[in-house]
Amino acid sequence: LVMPRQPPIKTALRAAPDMEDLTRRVFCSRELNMANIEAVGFDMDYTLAQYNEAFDMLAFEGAKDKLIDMGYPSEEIQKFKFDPLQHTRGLVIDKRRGNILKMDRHKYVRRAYHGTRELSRAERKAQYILDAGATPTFVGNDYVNVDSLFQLVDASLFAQLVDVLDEGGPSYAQAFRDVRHAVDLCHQDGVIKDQVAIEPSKYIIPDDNLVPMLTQYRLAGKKVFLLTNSLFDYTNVVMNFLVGKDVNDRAWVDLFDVVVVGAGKPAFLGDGRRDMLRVDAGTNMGTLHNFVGKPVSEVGGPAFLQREGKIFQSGTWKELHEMLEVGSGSEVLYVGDHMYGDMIRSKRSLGWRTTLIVPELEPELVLDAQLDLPLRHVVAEKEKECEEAELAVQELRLSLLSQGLDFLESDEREALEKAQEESREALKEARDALHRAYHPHWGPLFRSGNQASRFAKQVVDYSCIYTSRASNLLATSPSRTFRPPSDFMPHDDDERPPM
Ligand SMILES: Nc1nc2c(ncn2[C@@H]2O[C@H](COP(=O)(O)O)[C@@H](O)[C@H]2O)c(=O)[nH]1
Ligand SMILES: [Mg+2]
Repeated sequence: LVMPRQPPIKTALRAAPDMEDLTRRVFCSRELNMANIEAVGFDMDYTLAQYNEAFDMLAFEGAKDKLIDMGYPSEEIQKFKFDPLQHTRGLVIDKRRGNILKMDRHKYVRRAYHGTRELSRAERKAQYILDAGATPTFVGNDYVNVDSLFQLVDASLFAQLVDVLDEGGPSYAQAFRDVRHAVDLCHQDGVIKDQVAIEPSKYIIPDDNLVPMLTQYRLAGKKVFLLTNSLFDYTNVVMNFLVGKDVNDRAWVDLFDVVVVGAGKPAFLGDGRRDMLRVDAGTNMGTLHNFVGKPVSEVGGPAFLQREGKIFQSGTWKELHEMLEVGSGSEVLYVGDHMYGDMIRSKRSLGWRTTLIVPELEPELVLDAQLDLPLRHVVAEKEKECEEAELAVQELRLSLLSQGLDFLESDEREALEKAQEESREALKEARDALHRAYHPHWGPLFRSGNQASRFAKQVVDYSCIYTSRASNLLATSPSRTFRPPSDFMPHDDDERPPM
């Protein structure tokens, strides 16, 4: 058996074109009857629009310049490199300690890095097992969840900056604030968006199935809306590129019944007062017209849209529900990528049905399939050997007990315990090899050892269905019922037929 030294993540898909059917599947974690859905909404960035590494580099390099302007040492910062494989979604940044963590679904820290150095098991335990043996809750100001692919840039800059600050400088928490500020500015001052506007094809991955996918919902009688935090000018650039039209065309607007740009999620999904503005798309920049004082309900949903146009900025879900004429959140299906801003808030506050877009699923599913035979079977074999070694020790203990003899005095004990220790070590090595085959630092996105990862738990808890690309929905009927596999308990028998 040859253990892969480098994870085949990037090449996995190219090497396995026959896996396309597998990687484009839509998975269900909560039953969803599409017949009950009146309106289907889409987030734009990292949902309809997938970006490549060149896009991340705009934010990364732009933020490096800003950190140098803030006074961080130029010589060190210039050396920072962006490696898209260095971090993954679902990790948690511990700002105070300068660490990045991967947890299982019980919030037990399974892997941790201080900056770019992996912490040993002992270091991890010293920092993340409290005196009474409990684990911290990981809520509060010290922690940041990597909930979107945009944040991989923050994680990478922070990790490399922590290495520099270990030699002295401001606190890790201050460094995180500065990284956040630098990246935040890049999203606002044109460092990223001006470049995308000049040459969208350099940064956005085209997808021919998007337009038919959006159209099928309209044809099935559902309202379709776009709800994005991007402002109109940038939305216009990205959407025109995705529908294959010139930037002045705006044919993309016809794909939607309502468009909300600059939505300001998650606040849009809350109950605070936020005025909604109508956007006049007559200009590329989208001139804003205030329609405060003219509630949609008073002027009559769809009639209002016809008369006033259908592109809006800001506001809240209340105006959106009225324009879409939906009676309850359960009639809305929202497709997004941000774990908190798109999934958790919309489900918790409004009861929206949700679809999470997880591009990372594609390489992960290929690896699941490719690694199925060799590495996973080695792990299963080592688990069995470990169990047998433990059983042998226990049998000796019970046998001596029944004879009234002392286990600790027994000659056989040492040999059996040595075998037990060796089998545990072999199992650990096999599990580590499987882990590294998925990702050199963090292992599989959806698993942490034998447990579901914290990310996997969030996927199951907050997304009704999930898939690698929004356009995969084209292959599913707009009236189908998605049904999850049956839940099982550890005591359920694998062989038992479903009830
Ligand atoms: N001001 C900031 N904007 C950010 C940051 N990270 C991402 N973004 C922008 O948000 C929208 C995402 O839109 P959506 O379609 O996913 O709702 C996009 O315009 C990003 O540029 C940030 O750190 N600061
Ligand atoms: Mg998004």
